[in-house]
Amino acid sequence: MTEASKPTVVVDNLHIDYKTFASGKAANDRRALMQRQRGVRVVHALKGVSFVVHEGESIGVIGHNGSGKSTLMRSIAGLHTPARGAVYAASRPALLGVNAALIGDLTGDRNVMLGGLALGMTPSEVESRRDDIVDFSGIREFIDLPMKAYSSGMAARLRFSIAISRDHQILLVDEALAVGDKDFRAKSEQRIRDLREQAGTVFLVSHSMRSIMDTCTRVLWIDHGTLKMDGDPKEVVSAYKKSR
Ligand SMILES: Nc1ncnc2c1ncn2[C@@H]1O[C@H](COP(=O)(O)OP(=O)(O)OP(=O)(O)O)[C@@H](O)[C@H]1O
Repeated sequence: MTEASKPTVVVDNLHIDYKTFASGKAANDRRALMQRQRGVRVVHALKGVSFVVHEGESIGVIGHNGSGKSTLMRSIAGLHTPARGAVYAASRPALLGVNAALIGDLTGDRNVMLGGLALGMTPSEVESRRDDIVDFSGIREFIDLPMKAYSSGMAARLRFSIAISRDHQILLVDEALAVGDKDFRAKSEQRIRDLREQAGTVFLVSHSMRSIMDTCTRVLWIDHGTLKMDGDPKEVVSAYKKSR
């Protein structure tokens, strides 16, 4: 990254709360049962996270289960309203999560069209990229079957292939690589590096430290909703490993 590179995402003192209904039934001893609380419970998922990301950076996001990584990705994608603070993005970020909405009753092929349109491509753009998308996914022989007949790995490969078929200025990848096999992961990581070289910004949430080390130029460690460390992948990953 050079000093001249432009900021693409600014996260400023971001606080995200989830309000959820607790049944109070989780408590399993008598004392806890007496104290059980029904009603709305607020989960403070992010507590004042701040950082600036520039074009050409590839940001790994690591942290223990429930630390707030997916919440951070969804916030950058604009899917949460901050309780406090703000997120600024230079263009609309594209979020690629393992839950990206494709329709199980439709064939893989129809979902390529659906997913492409959802990413803002025109029907003719999707048509022209269809072959590349299907080739990248490596599931051509299953492409005319309904997606509900796919394994979770096959579905994830197709979702990833659709999402990366388009150049994004800001791409958020949430654990999508975890389900692919070794070859697919290598291919996907290469594609992420290519996107970054085209001055894009890529965020990669992963529990695989190898994927993070192979792909990222900088790593954010999220811990209990706060940014515990931000810096060089080697240093951050090594500090994170020591904490486990
Ligand atoms: N829809 C929701 N309603 C209530 N609480 C939520 C919701 N989604 C997440 N949380 C809570 O917010 C916190 C952060 O969750 P998040 O999914 O961002 O963590 P994560 O770091 O991505 O975890 P993982 O590595 O397990 O995917 C957790 O305490 C979680 O229980």
